[in-house]
Amino acid sequence: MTERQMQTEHEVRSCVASAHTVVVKVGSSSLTTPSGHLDVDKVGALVEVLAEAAKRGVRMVLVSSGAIAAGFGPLGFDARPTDVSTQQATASVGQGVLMQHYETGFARHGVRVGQILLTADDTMHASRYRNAQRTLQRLLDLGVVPIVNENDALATNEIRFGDNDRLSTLVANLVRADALVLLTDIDGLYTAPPFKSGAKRVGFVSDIDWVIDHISVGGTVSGVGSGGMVTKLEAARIAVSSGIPVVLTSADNIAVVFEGASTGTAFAPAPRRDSARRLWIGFAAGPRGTLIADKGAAEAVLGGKASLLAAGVVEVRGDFSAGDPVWIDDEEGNHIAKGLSSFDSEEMPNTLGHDTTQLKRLLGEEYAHPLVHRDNLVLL
Ligand SMILES: Nc1ncnc2c1ncn2[C@@H]1O[C@H](COP(=O)(O)OP(=O)(O)O)[C@@H](O)[C@H]1O
Ligand SMILES: N[C@@H](CCC(=O)OP(=O)(O)O)C(=O)O
Repeated sequence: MTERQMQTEHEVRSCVASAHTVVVKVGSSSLTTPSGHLDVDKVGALVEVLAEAAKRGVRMVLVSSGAIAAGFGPLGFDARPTDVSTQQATASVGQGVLMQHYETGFARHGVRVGQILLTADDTMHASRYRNAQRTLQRLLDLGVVPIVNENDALATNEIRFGDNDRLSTLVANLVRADALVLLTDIDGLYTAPPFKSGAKRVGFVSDIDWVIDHISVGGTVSGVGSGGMVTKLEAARIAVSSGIPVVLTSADNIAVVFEGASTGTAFAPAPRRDSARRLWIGFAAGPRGTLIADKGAAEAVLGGKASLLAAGVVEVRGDFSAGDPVWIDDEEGNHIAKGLSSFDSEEMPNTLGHDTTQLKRLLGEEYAHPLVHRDNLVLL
């Protein structure tokens, strides 16, 4: 199914329903009461469906928000805190409360859960990414349902994802999921923010870029969610570009998603899934520097088949080592690609502007290689 474009909505929905490995993301707005506190009945209802699927043998990862919602009541606050250190402390208390509900709920069905708290850094550095990947895979092999959240107790505004939508899509790549299900407080993507009159639910998206360009989406209105539909579409874009089908719907509909019913919005995946390394470069890696390509090199890179050669690079910015991710920018300052550098930044200036023959003569055989090889390069 992933080797060709999944044309029909039916095919996409069946693929999600029969997924062997699935990531389910549930937002704060689906786990809370109108006053923003954790709603244990909603947690319980979700667990019932997920535990049944896990017992049927589905390898399931749950990305759950709700730590702050679960923490501010026990700490005696009237509302969600807004300053960073109180949010961190609240999440630290609430994450334990949240996990306690999941632990007891899943245990009723004989299903074990494990907690994984990730920071953005864990997805940006190759070694930490592989480490998270190993742990998640092992948990799944052991039949455990990993429950993932951002490590809010330590995340600051500068480094946090904030919403869990993009985190869930990175987790879907980490575990090579067959499907991503985004659960929220609305039953799908609408043609406009749903409070606008005439907004209609979109049942199927075959071309997400068209949707991003033509459909008006807004932020959260619940006061408990973080990214609204903007980050959900961004998450869906990354997932489908990685070959992973997505269903976006309300948490109440989770059971019928697993039956392949036509609920919410289904997003068709791109025809071919890239290698794990290229997906990481494209969507997770945090660049440490920038190589500025001249017009010819930028065109060659954008053609999709060329490596970035020193002959076409006019400037190197930043301090990075061989193997680190870097931006490739054109001379107007636009990011055109991301890639893994073949050299340390300090080795590069002497190579710039020289072709392979000159590099061999001037610096030796070991410098006669592309600055970024096309296998390690992803267009944006
Ligand atoms: N075009 C749109 N279609 C659907 N929902 C939209 C759209 N634009 C904005 N939204 C808003 O996005 C909200 C869901 O995002 P959010 O509150 O962040 O949820 P979560 O906590 O599940 O991440 C919806 O309640 C809705 O008000
Ligand atoms: N990590 C935070 C959740 C952030 C958030 O609200 O995310 P989301 O509901 O997915 O938009 C928490 O657990 O409270």
